[in-house]
Amino acid sequence: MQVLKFGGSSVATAENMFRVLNLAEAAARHAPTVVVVSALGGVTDALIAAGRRAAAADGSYRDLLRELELRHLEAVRGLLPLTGQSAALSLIKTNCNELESLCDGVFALGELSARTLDRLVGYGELLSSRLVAAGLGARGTAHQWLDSRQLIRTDARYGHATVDFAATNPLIQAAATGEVALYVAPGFVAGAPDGTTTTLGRGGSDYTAAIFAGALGAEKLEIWTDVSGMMTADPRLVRAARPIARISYQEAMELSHFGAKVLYPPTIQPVMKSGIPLWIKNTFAPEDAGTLVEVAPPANQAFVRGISSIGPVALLRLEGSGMVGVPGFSRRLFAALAREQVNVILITQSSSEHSICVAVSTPDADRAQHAADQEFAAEISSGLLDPLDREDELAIVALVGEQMKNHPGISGRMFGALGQNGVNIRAIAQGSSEKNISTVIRQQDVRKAINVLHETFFEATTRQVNVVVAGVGNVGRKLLEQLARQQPWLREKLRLNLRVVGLANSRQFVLDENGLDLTNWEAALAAGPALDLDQLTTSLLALNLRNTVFVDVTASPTVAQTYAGLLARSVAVVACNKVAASSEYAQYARLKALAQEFNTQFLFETNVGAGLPVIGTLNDLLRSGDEVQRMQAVLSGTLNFVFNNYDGTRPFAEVVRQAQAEGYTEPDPRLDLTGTDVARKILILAREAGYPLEMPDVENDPFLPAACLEGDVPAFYEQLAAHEAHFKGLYDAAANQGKKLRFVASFENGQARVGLQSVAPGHDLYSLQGKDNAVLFYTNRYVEQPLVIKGAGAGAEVTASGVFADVLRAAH
Ligand SMILES: NC(=O)C1=CN([C@@H]2O[C@H](COP(=O)(O)OP(=O)(O)OC[C@H]3O[C@@H](n4cnc5c(N)ncnc54)[C@H](O)[C@@H]3O)[C@@H](O)[C@H]2O)C=CC1
Ligand SMILES: N[C@@H](CC=O)C(=O)O
Repeated sequence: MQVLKFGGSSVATAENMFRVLNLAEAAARHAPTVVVVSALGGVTDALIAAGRRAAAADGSYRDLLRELELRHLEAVRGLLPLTGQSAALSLIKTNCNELESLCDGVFALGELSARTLDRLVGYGELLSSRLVAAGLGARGTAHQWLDSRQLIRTDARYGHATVDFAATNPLIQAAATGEVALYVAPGFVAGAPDGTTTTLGRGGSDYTAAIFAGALGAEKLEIWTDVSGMMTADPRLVRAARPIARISYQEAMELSHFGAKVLYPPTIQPVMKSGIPLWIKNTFAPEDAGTLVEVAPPANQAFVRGISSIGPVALLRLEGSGMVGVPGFSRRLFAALAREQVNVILITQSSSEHSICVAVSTPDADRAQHAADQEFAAEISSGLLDPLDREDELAIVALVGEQMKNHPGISGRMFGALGQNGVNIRAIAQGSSEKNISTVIRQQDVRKAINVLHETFFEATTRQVNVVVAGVGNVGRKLLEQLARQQPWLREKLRLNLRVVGLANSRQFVLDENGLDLTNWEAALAAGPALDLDQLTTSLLALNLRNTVFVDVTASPTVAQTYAGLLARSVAVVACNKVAASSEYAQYARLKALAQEFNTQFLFETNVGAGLPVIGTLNDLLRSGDEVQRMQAVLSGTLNFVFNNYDGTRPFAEVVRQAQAEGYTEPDPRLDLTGTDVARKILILAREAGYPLEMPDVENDPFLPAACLEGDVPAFYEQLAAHEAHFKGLYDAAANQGKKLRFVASFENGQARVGLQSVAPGHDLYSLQGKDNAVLFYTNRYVEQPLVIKGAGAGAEVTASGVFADVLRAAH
């Protein structure tokens, strides 16, 4: 004997019902089979609505009933040949007339009792099972319709009746003897001792099937639905969710209790008792393997079998010094909640016994709060307890797996993954059976949390990183090129699915949570709305994507102002823009502190030396206990290029223009030529070395005539040309001594300086080529010979690669 149950979607239309008939007949060829059916998809809700409308004196219940009748009549016409329709059509008519009389009575009384509601909703399964039976009859398949109301005996708790197995099992055994190969029975409905219809709770058709399977000692129970098994996570939230091949009864029960709607939780009990294998199969893809629920499934490497979520829930906290060491508080709390029929989903109590926290589903929260406040009114008014604290819009996300038991580190990985993504955990519960680790988090974080956990436990293969790039000029454009080129390699070698989900320039922005096509980003950006940084960051945060990195490749102070808000939501910030790290010390320190507080990263390696590993090296020295005594550096690619290429044969202004054209200067080249950019860099290095300097503390000895700084950039170039003799003079003075001009930054004894120097051959800074930078670190360990970092210190390609490296650091 075997039992197959078909859900509402499987019998929703005549076309679907043909599949059910085929599957049922195929099963019956193998062994005698009981087929249990749900109501046609949506019918139970419509019946409840009709009853409620009637009770509320709303005559539109008749429209609903008419629609239901039409739907069933249509199913008959689709399912049965013309000649065989009349009996089924009149059966539907009769049932629908009964339904109408029932609702008319409710309308007249203005009252819908639980008992009447059960009778009303039971028609859904009665009709659908009659339809399936008629379909089998029309195909000449021998079968027998069983009335579950006569076989499943329950108490009179209408709406959620309790089964009397001692009475039920013999009745089922006597009815389904195996004399015919196929039995059809309505799910959900049962009978009270007085013969009235009861129901087994929403989703109760699964339970009906399990009751049949248990009573008959079936070789298997198959639950046929519209998904290919129990999934590792809710597929509506996690694209990478996949069916679980095999799972234990306990795990399936945990998962279905916590939101995996594919199985009604009580279903498992009757089959678990006798170890009957339970299959979850897809009516629309019967060839898919589905999920086998069994006693001892094989171990899996992740230790976690699935991730579930339920929400919205509310968290209620009872707290106060009066609770400590006083027995009976929890008993009173739970008794009060039970009196109000509030189902407690999760409980935590700190070992200090100072507070008890319970999660209840949001629709129960008002009753729960009221019940607890009343129960403890005296203690609250005398100050022994605080008034009950309530938090709404929360959800529970849980890891489920029997193998988690005795495997250390799983909760650590869970909390770490959530923390890194700014998901705050409001409460935690883990039973000592270690089958379930539950966290209470904000409802709005659920999608992100489940995806992060799914990646952590089921997709060891790939980690998704979501990047937004603000600034697509010189460096930003190169960065996008490099990202596009490297995406396949990152996926293959580092298991990183690095997607650009947003772009902005000074005019427009675009955000696409599915990731932008990097071969066509210009068109996407051009089609985006006008730039509104607030809207960009608000929309980005609203998307609440996991592992998000915001990359600033502008030179804009306004963009730099967005960092704090992003970091505070655990979005990593990679800044090529030097504005933030060289702003007031308090702001620089605040951003670093925010990154630490919210478990994310604020990285700005390219602020000094472009793609050279200057800040990273300095930090490595400091972390390993070294101390910086002195720094000496050439930190401007532009100025080094200019002084390496200027010898008076071409005008100074022309060489500066060339540096700008080659992408070495700041968007405003005056920042380079005034030494401001170098001052920013030595300031950042000093701060990283532990000195809280401000910009005015950096001594800047400018070499530009003051007139060059009056007016805009074109005027600046004109003034450079006008002061050609000044620049030639500087060059000649150095060259006549066999020296080279270098714009040098230094830091010693807490003092930072920048200025033009003539450097003699043999000096570490003499032989720098082109746009090179060099940084010399003199430390406790590098005393005589400095640690030297040298190489191209400007240019889009190298800078973009430095930004890229920061993005990868942030991603990890
Ligand atoms: N060029 C180089 O060698 C290096 C540059 N950097 C830094 O890289 C940054 C960018 O430099 P480039 O690419 O050369 O500049 P760029 O002028 O070529 O590009 C700047 C980009 O930022 C965009 N932008 C400006 N204001 C914006 C705003 N409010 N919102 C969104 N986008 C905005 C512009 O539309 C443009 O796409 C600068 O902060 C610079 O200091 C750092 C190290 C080396
Ligand atoms: N304009 C800068 C670019 C790197 O920071 C420079 O010339 O060094």
